[in-house]
Amino acid sequence: MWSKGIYFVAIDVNKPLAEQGPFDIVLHKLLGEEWRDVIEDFRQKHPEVIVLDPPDAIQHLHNRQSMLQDVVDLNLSDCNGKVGIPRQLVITKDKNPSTIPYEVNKAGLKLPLVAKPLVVDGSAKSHELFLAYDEFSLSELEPPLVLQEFVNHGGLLFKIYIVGDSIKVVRRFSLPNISKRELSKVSGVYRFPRVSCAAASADDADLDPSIAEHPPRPLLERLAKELRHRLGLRLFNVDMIREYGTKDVFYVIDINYFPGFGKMPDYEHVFTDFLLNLKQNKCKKKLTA
Ligand SMILES: O=P(O)(O)O[C@@H]1[C@@H](O)[C@H](OP(=O)(O)O)[C@@H](OP(=O)(O)O)[C@@H](O)[C@H]1OP(=O)(O)O
Ligand SMILES: Nc1ncnc2c1ncn2[C@@H]1O[C@H](COP(=O)(O)OP(=O)(O)O)[C@@H](O)[C@H]1O
Ligand SMILES: [Mg+2]
Ligand SMILES: [Mg+2]
Repeated sequence: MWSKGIYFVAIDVNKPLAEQGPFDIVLHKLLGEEWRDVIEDFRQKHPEVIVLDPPDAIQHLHNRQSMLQDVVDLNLSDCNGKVGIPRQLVITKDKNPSTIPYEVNKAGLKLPLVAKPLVVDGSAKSHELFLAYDEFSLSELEPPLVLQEFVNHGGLLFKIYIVGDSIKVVRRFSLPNISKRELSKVSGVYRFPRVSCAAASADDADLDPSIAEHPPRPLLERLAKELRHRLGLRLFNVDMIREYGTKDVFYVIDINYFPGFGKMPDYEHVFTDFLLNLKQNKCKKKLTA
């Protein structure tokens, strides 16, 4: 990066940000109110510095309900496919877990369900997910939760990495389909591991094309453009699944802020170009101002 004139300087969070630098860009992935105040105060005093990304926009992805809200309102029907989110129900912290079966029935959610912690804060706990085969055993879980209908997707997931205008798609192994027969024979809730982490790459696997074919490029372009705008973010990835048996019905199930881009193909060039473009666009704006 330095050969392109890009120098990374580690921020000392124990020192005032204004006494460090000067910076063209502040790139961060720290959480919490205190850090948020530091960054917001810095942005007010240094509007010339690009903050990647604004803390309020990042905060939006730290709740599994608000995270997907912007996808619900998307209308991509003229882009070679359909993108939605699975039907889901939020169980707030104040809810008594014994009421969950009633709430699930009232909402008409179809089993099996994926139970996810509502809050995503980078902790291992926020990645503790459960598969529920019957609603009664859901009362064993601890709110706040989001309960999402499990969508069969052939055991394959698409991770769509967004870095500014760049879009890179990788395939990851995921949870296998759950048949009606299995659903009728199994009951209970089962915690499952991080099945689609980096180690679960399926890019070189020999898979049924109807499952493994990448989503259409026009759909990805439009989805990325809409989400960049609605989320107000430039660095994120989207976990998307194709409904098993369909060609172009997709569901977004997770959006992650600034994930480990090291697992993204060609990330060095993508990231370098992204940072250089940011700087160049800033200079252009200054010239035309
Ligand atoms: O939530 P996922 O889909 O497993 O993606 C993770 C996630 O973004 C994770 O961030 P956090 O939720 O722990 O804050 C990333 O961890 P790092 O930022 O420490 O790398 C993982 O990299 C993401 O996995 P992936 O890059 O495969 O999407
Ligand atoms: N609604 C769903 N239908 C089918 N599989 C799902 C669903 N939600 C999650 N999964 C599976 O669980 C994995 C983790 O869920 P995700 O929402 O991405 O949580 P995390 O933030 O921990 O990655 C997904 O990568 C996918 O394999
Ligand atoms: Mg995920
Ligand atoms: Mg996630």
